Amino acid sequence: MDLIKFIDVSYTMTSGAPILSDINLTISKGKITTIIGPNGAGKTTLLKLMLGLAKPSSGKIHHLAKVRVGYVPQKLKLNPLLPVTVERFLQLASPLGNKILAEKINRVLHDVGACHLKQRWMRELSGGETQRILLVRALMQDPDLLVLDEPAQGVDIMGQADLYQLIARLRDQIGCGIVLVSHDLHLVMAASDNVICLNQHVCCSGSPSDVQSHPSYAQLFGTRAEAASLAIYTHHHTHHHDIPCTQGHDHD
Ligand SMILES: Nc1ncnc2c1ncn2[C@@H]1O[C@H](COP(=O)(O)OP(=O)(O)OP(=O)(O)O)[C@@H](O)[C@H]1O
Repeated sequence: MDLIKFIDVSYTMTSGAPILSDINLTISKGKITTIIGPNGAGKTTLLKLMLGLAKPSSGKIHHLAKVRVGYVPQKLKLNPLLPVTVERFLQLASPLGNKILAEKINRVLHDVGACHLKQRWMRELSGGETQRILLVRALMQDPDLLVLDEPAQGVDIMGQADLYQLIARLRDQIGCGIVLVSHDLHLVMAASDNVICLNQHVCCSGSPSDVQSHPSYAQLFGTRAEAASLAIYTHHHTHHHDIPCTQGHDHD
Protein backbone atom coordinates (compact mmCIF):
# COMPACT_ATOMS: atom_id res chain seq x y z
CA MET A 1 0.00 0.00 0.00
CA ASP A 2 1.32 3.44 -0.94
CA LEU A 3 1.53 5.85 2.01
CA ILE A 4 3.08 8.84 0.24
CA LYS A 5 3.63 9.59 -3.41
CA PHE A 6 5.69 12.50 -4.81
CA ILE A 7 4.85 13.51 -8.37
CA ASP A 8 7.31 15.86 -10.10
CA VAL A 9 7.97 17.69 -6.83
CA SER A 10 10.36 20.64 -6.79
CA TYR A 11 11.31 22.86 -3.89
CA THR A 12 12.88 26.29 -4.28
CA MET A 13 13.97 28.70 -1.55
CA THR A 14 12.27 32.11 -1.46
CA SER A 15 15.59 33.47 -2.76
CA GLY A 16 14.99 31.38 -5.87
CA ALA A 17 17.72 28.84 -5.10
CA PRO A 18 16.59 25.36 -6.20
CA ILE A 19 16.93 22.73 -3.45
CA LEU A 20 15.03 19.78 -4.96
CA SER A 21 13.95 19.22 -8.56
CA ASP A 22 11.54 16.79 -10.20
CA ILE A 23 11.28 14.31 -7.35
CA ASN A 24 9.18 11.24 -8.06
CA LEU A 25 9.02 8.61 -5.33
CA THR A 26 6.66 6.32 -3.48
CA ILE A 27 6.80 5.32 0.19
CA SER A 28 5.07 2.02 0.88
CA LYS A 29 3.77 0.28 3.99
CA GLY A 30 5.95 -2.54 5.30
CA LYS A 31 9.13 -1.28 3.59
CA ILE A 32 12.24 0.48 4.82
CA THR A 33 13.16 3.30 2.45
CA THR A 34 16.50 4.96 3.09
CA ILE A 35 17.53 8.32 1.69
CA ILE A 36 21.25 8.72 1.11
CA GLY A 37 23.14 11.64 -0.36
CA PRO A 38 26.01 14.06 0.32
CA ASN A 39 25.75 17.06 2.66
CA GLY A 40 23.38 19.65 1.30
CA ALA A 41 21.71 17.14 -1.04
CA GLY A 42 18.26 18.08 0.27
CA LYS A 43 17.57 15.03 2.46
CA THR A 44 16.16 16.97 5.42
CA THR A 45 14.14 19.15 3.04
CA LEU A 46 12.68 16.00 1.49
CA LEU A 47 11.67 14.75 4.97
CA LYS A 48 10.08 18.13 5.74
CA LEU A 49 8.02 17.85 2.55
CA MET A 50 6.94 14.32 3.54
CA LEU A 51 5.96 15.49 7.00
CA GLY A 52 4.01 18.45 5.59
CA LEU A 53 6.37 20.94 7.31
CA ALA A 54 7.23 22.47 3.94
CA LYS A 55 5.13 22.87 0.81
CA PRO A 56 6.42 21.99 -2.67
CA SER A 57 7.06 24.89 -5.04
CA SER A 58 5.65 22.74 -7.81
CA GLY A 59 4.38 19.20 -8.24
CA LYS A 60 2.08 17.15 -6.00
CA ILE A 61 2.46 15.13 -2.82
CA HIS A 62 -0.30 12.58 -2.19
CA HIS A 63 -0.71 11.19 1.32
CA LEU A 64 -2.88 8.20 2.12
CA ALA A 65 -5.88 9.62 3.99
CA LYS A 66 -5.30 9.90 7.75
CA VAL A 67 -1.78 8.51 7.59
CA ARG A 68 -0.31 8.63 11.13
CA VAL A 69 3.33 9.62 11.17
CA GLY A 70 5.81 9.02 13.98
CA TYR A 71 8.89 11.23 13.71
CA VAL A 72 12.28 10.56 15.30
CA PRO A 73 14.40 13.73 15.13
CA GLN A 74 18.14 13.78 14.66
CA LYS A 75 18.70 15.20 18.13
CA LEU A 76 16.68 15.75 21.24
CA LYS A 77 16.58 19.36 22.36
CA LEU A 78 15.93 18.96 26.07
CA ASN A 79 16.80 21.46 28.77
CA PRO A 80 19.76 19.71 30.48
CA LEU A 81 18.71 21.17 33.83
CA LEU A 82 15.26 19.63 33.65
CA PRO A 83 15.12 16.46 35.76
CA VAL A 84 12.91 14.21 33.63
CA THR A 85 12.82 10.43 33.79
CA VAL A 86 12.22 8.37 30.68
CA GLU A 87 8.76 7.45 31.99
CA ARG A 88 7.82 11.11 32.57
CA PHE A 89 9.22 12.11 29.16
CA LEU A 90 6.99 9.52 27.50
CA GLN A 91 3.96 10.50 29.60
CA LEU A 92 4.36 14.13 28.50
CA ALA A 93 4.24 13.10 24.86
CA SER A 94 0.85 11.45 25.00
CA PRO A 95 -2.71 12.62 25.64
CA LEU A 96 -3.81 9.17 26.88
CA GLY A 97 -5.30 8.68 30.34
CA ASN A 98 -3.14 7.35 33.17
CA LYS A 99 -3.87 3.63 33.21
CA ILE A 100 -3.91 3.08 29.44
CA LEU A 101 -0.83 5.25 29.08
CA ALA A 102 1.11 3.30 31.72
CA GLU A 103 0.30 0.04 29.94
CA LYS A 104 1.24 1.47 26.57
CA ILE A 105 4.56 2.85 27.81
CA ASN A 106 5.42 -0.56 29.26
CA ARG A 107 4.44 -2.37 26.07
CA VAL A 108 6.38 -0.11 23.71
CA LEU A 109 9.43 0.00 25.98
CA HIS A 110 9.31 -3.79 25.96
CA ASP A 111 9.00 -3.88 22.15
CA VAL A 112 12.21 -1.93 21.72
CA GLY A 113 14.05 -3.69 24.55
CA ALA A 114 14.29 -0.57 26.71
CA CYS A 115 12.33 -1.50 29.88
CA HIS A 116 15.47 -1.10 31.95
CA LEU A 117 15.65 2.60 31.01
CA LYS A 118 12.19 3.52 32.36
CA GLN A 119 13.33 5.15 35.60
CA ARG A 120 16.59 6.61 34.28
CA TRP A 121 17.10 10.37 33.85
CA MET A 122 16.77 11.43 30.22
CA ARG A 123 19.86 13.65 30.47
CA GLU A 124 21.99 10.69 31.57
CA LEU A 125 21.17 8.42 28.62
CA SER A 126 23.82 7.57 26.02
CA GLY A 127 23.32 8.53 22.36
CA GLY A 128 21.99 5.08 21.47
CA GLU A 129 19.70 4.93 24.52
CA THR A 130 18.28 8.39 23.76
CA GLN A 131 17.64 7.32 20.18
CA ARG A 132 15.72 4.27 21.44
CA ILE A 133 13.55 6.41 23.71
CA LEU A 134 12.82 8.83 20.85
CA LEU A 135 11.82 5.79 18.84
CA VAL A 136 9.51 4.66 21.68
CA ARG A 137 7.94 8.14 21.72
CA ALA A 138 7.30 7.95 17.96
CA LEU A 139 5.90 4.40 18.21
CA MET A 140 3.44 5.50 20.87
CA GLN A 141 1.58 7.32 18.05
CA ASP A 142 0.84 3.88 16.46
CA PRO A 143 2.32 5.21 13.23
CA ASP A 144 1.55 3.99 9.72
CA LEU A 145 4.79 5.70 8.77
CA LEU A 146 7.89 6.09 10.90
CA VAL A 147 10.32 8.80 9.79
CA LEU A 148 13.83 8.84 11.25
CA ASP A 149 16.35 11.59 10.50
CA GLU A 150 19.85 10.11 10.83
CA PRO A 151 18.94 7.81 13.72
CA ALA A 152 22.44 6.36 13.96
CA GLN A 153 24.21 9.68 14.50
CA GLY A 154 26.30 9.65 17.66
CA VAL A 155 25.73 5.91 18.13
CA ASP A 156 28.72 3.56 18.01
CA ILE A 157 28.96 0.96 15.25
CA MET A 158 27.58 -1.96 17.27
CA GLY A 159 24.80 0.29 18.57
CA GLN A 160 24.04 1.28 14.98
CA ALA A 161 23.77 -2.34 13.87
CA ASP A 162 21.43 -3.04 16.83
CA LEU A 163 19.34 0.00 15.97
CA TYR A 164 18.95 -1.06 12.34
CA GLN A 165 18.04 -4.60 13.41
CA LEU A 166 15.44 -3.13 15.72
CA ILE A 167 14.02 -0.96 12.93
CA ALA A 168 13.76 -3.99 10.63
CA ARG A 169 12.03 -5.96 13.41
CA LEU A 170 9.53 -3.12 13.92
CA ARG A 171 8.76 -3.09 10.19
CA ASP A 172 7.91 -6.80 10.41
CA GLN A 173 6.04 -6.54 13.72
CA ILE A 174 4.02 -3.36 13.12
CA GLY A 175 4.02 -3.41 9.32
CA CYS A 176 4.45 0.36 9.14
CA GLY A 177 6.40 2.11 6.41
CA ILE A 178 9.79 3.40 7.49
CA VAL A 179 11.74 6.28 5.96
CA LEU A 180 15.18 7.09 7.21
CA VAL A 181 18.07 9.31 6.32
CA SER A 182 21.44 7.73 6.84
CA HIS A 183 25.09 8.37 6.11
CA ASP A 184 26.20 4.86 6.88
CA LEU A 185 26.23 3.07 3.56
CA HIS A 186 27.11 -0.32 5.09
CA LEU A 187 24.04 -0.37 7.26
CA VAL A 188 21.81 1.15 4.61
CA MET A 189 22.73 -1.53 2.12
CA ALA A 190 22.29 -4.28 4.71
CA ALA A 191 18.97 -3.15 6.12
CA SER A 192 16.90 -1.23 3.54
CA ASP A 193 14.25 -2.49 1.15
CA ASN A 194 14.54 0.60 -1.05
CA VAL A 195 17.27 3.19 -1.35
CA ILE A 196 16.88 6.69 -2.78
CA CYS A 197 20.14 8.30 -3.77
CA LEU A 198 19.57 12.05 -3.66
CA ASN A 199 21.60 15.01 -4.84
CA GLN A 200 19.00 17.74 -5.38
CA HIS A 201 17.29 15.27 -7.68
CA VAL A 202 16.89 11.49 -7.48
CA CYS A 203 20.17 10.19 -8.96
CA CYS A 204 19.05 6.57 -8.71
CA SER A 205 16.69 4.49 -6.60
CA GLY A 206 15.60 0.91 -6.11
CA SER A 207 16.78 -2.11 -4.14
CA PRO A 208 20.19 -1.82 -2.45
CA SER A 209 21.77 -3.99 -5.16
CA ASP A 210 20.18 -1.90 -7.96
CA VAL A 211 21.53 1.28 -6.40
CA GLN A 212 24.96 -0.19 -5.71
CA SER A 213 25.38 -1.13 -9.35
CA HIS A 214 24.27 2.30 -10.62
CA PRO A 215 27.10 4.52 -11.98
CA SER A 216 25.81 7.66 -10.22
CA TYR A 217 26.05 5.90 -6.84
CA ALA A 218 29.75 5.19 -7.37
CA GLN A 219 30.21 8.72 -8.66
CA LEU A 220 28.63 10.26 -5.56
CA PHE A 221 30.22 8.08 -2.90
CA GLY A 222 33.50 6.95 -4.51
CA THR A 223 35.60 4.72 -2.28
CA ARG A 224 32.96 4.74 0.46
CA ALA A 225 30.65 2.99 -2.01
CA GLU A 226 33.25 0.28 -2.65
CA ALA A 227 33.86 -0.25 1.06
CA ALA A 228 30.13 -0.51 1.72
CA SER A 229 29.78 -3.41 -0.66
CA LEU A 230 32.00 -5.47 1.66
CA ALA A 231 30.20 -7.37 4.41
CA ILE A 232 30.73 -5.79 7.81
CA TYR A 233 29.12 -8.18 10.19
CA THR A 234 31.34 -11.13 9.33
CA HIS A 235 33.50 -11.75 12.34
CA HIS A 236 36.36 -13.86 11.02
CA HIS A 237 38.45 -15.65 13.59
CA THR A 238 41.98 -16.56 12.65
CA HIS A 239 42.83 -17.49 16.23
CA HIS A 240 41.47 -19.63 19.05
CA HIS A 241 39.90 -18.22 22.16
CA ASP A 242 41.82 -19.47 25.16
CA ILE A 243 40.73 -16.60 27.33
CA PRO A 244 37.18 -15.78 28.43
CA CYS A 245 35.31 -13.51 26.00
CA THR A 246 34.72 -10.95 28.74
CA GLN A 247 38.46 -10.14 28.67
CA GLY A 248 39.88 -8.12 25.81
CA HIS A 249 41.49 -9.87 22.84
CA ASP A 250 42.70 -8.71 19.46
CA HIS A 251 41.15 -9.67 16.17
CA ASP A 252 43.27 -10.21 13.07
N1 LIG B 1 16.17 27.67 5.77
C1 LIG B 1 17.11 27.62 4.82
N2 LIG B 1 17.63 28.75 4.30
C2 LIG B 1 18.58 28.72 3.35
N3 LIG B 1 19.07 27.58 2.82
C3 LIG B 1 18.59 26.43 3.30
C4 LIG B 1 17.60 26.36 4.32
N4 LIG B 1 17.32 25.08 4.59
C5 LIG B 1 18.11 24.36 3.76
N5 LIG B 1 18.86 25.17 2.99
C6 LIG B 1 19.83 24.75 1.98
O1 LIG B 1 19.23 23.73 1.21
C7 LIG B 1 20.18 22.73 0.87
C8 LIG B 1 19.68 21.37 1.33
O2 LIG B 1 19.62 21.35 2.74
P1 LIG B 1 19.21 20.04 3.54
O3 LIG B 1 19.33 20.35 4.99
O4 LIG B 1 17.89 19.58 3.06
O5 LIG B 1 20.33 19.04 3.06
P2 LIG B 1 20.78 17.63 3.71
O6 LIG B 1 20.96 16.70 2.57
O7 LIG B 1 19.83 17.25 4.78
O8 LIG B 1 22.20 18.04 4.30
P3 LIG B 1 23.05 17.37 5.51
O9 LIG B 1 23.42 15.98 5.08
O10 LIG B 1 24.23 18.28 5.56
O11 LIG B 1 22.20 17.42 6.74
C9 LIG B 1 21.49 23.15 1.52
O12 LIG B 1 22.30 23.77 0.56
C10 LIG B 1 21.06 24.13 2.59
O13 LIG B 1 22.07 25.08 2.81
